[in-house]
Amino acid sequence: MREVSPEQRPGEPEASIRPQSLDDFVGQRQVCENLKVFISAASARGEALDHVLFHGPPGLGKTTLAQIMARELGVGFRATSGPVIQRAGDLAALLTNLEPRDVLFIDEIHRLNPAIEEVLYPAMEDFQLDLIIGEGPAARSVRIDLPPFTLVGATTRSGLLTTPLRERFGIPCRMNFYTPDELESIISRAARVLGFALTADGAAEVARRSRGTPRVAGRLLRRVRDFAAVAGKSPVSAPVADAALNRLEVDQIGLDAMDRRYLRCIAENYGGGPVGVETLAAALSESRDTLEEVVEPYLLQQGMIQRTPRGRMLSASGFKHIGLNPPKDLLVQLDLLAKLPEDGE
Ligand SMILES: Nc1ncnc2c1ncn2[C@@H]1O[C@H](COP(=O)(O)OP(=O)(O)OP(=O)(O)O)[C@@H](O)[C@H]1O
Ligand SMILES: [Mg+2]
Repeated sequence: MREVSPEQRPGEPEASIRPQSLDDFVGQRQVCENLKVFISAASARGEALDHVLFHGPPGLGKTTLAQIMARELGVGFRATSGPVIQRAGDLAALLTNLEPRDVLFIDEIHRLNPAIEEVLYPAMEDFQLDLIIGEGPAARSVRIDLPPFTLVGATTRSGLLTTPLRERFGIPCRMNFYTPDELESIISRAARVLGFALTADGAAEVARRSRGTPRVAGRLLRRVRDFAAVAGKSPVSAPVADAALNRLEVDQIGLDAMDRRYLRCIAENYGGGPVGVETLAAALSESRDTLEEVVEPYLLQQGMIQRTPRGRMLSASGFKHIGLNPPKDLLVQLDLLAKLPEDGE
């Protein structure tokens, strides 16, 4: 399985290639430009920034941007994640320990327990916490005032957020896949930080094959460096990078073994689809979440697959990519299905 979630701890080399300011942060232009405005306006007023929600596929820089925001606001940063907060008391402890204007980052916010979410609503809206103390007849409700703070939520699945929670974020930000040019500059900078020689065409080669994702770019860059070091090749040029990436089974457009297995499964087992995601997950022995959060977004963006009301379908370019000819009636079917409203999600 592809590494999806491991967050980098400080001290790991990963930390050093993380951009530290909005100006260092390459890509997500619109999100960054808007944040700059909101951050300077909030700072000028001396107020906490409105709550921010980052959503988009894994590894696009949600956590990184949250840290940068706290730094640009000049406030403290506390991080936690949805599934970690088990009891209302855990959340209360976090919130009451914040300094005014601090950033509280909740990763995987779609996995917050619904009872905790209820506690979060008044905290977000009025900076107040309503807690029940004690049990049975002795139970009483107390209201605690909180310092004004900024909640930054991150999720790979904004569709799973409840509407009341989603609506309490004043600044929703959608993260998009990076362009090859953006990834190339991220990769060149990372190579400089890691202290090894990478030519411009070497960086472009890694960029083109990084699935539009900085985290993938960082991981591939390290492996390319390993192959090059063992082979005694420096600087790392496009042919050197190409050889290493082929060894890693990353193909010309950046799809990996898992992606190709997914495409082949739809083509060979289900005649190109439509096939439901649960069925695919079972056939591939992967979790549905991994398919929906990690595998499919990039394949959709590349036009390799389509989501239709009756399930996933391989497109003509999906068939071509795995060296098969699309069935004759495929285009007609895709066209018809695309006209129906999508269900599910
Ligand atoms: N714009 C960028 N420029 C340079 N490096 C970046 C950028 N965005 C992300 N990265 C790097 O990519 C890696 C993943 O970023 P990050 O952890 O912020 O992603 P994420 O969106 O929070 O992922 P997840 O959804 O899995 O939590 C980090 O190592 C970070 O340094
Ligand atoms: Mg993250």
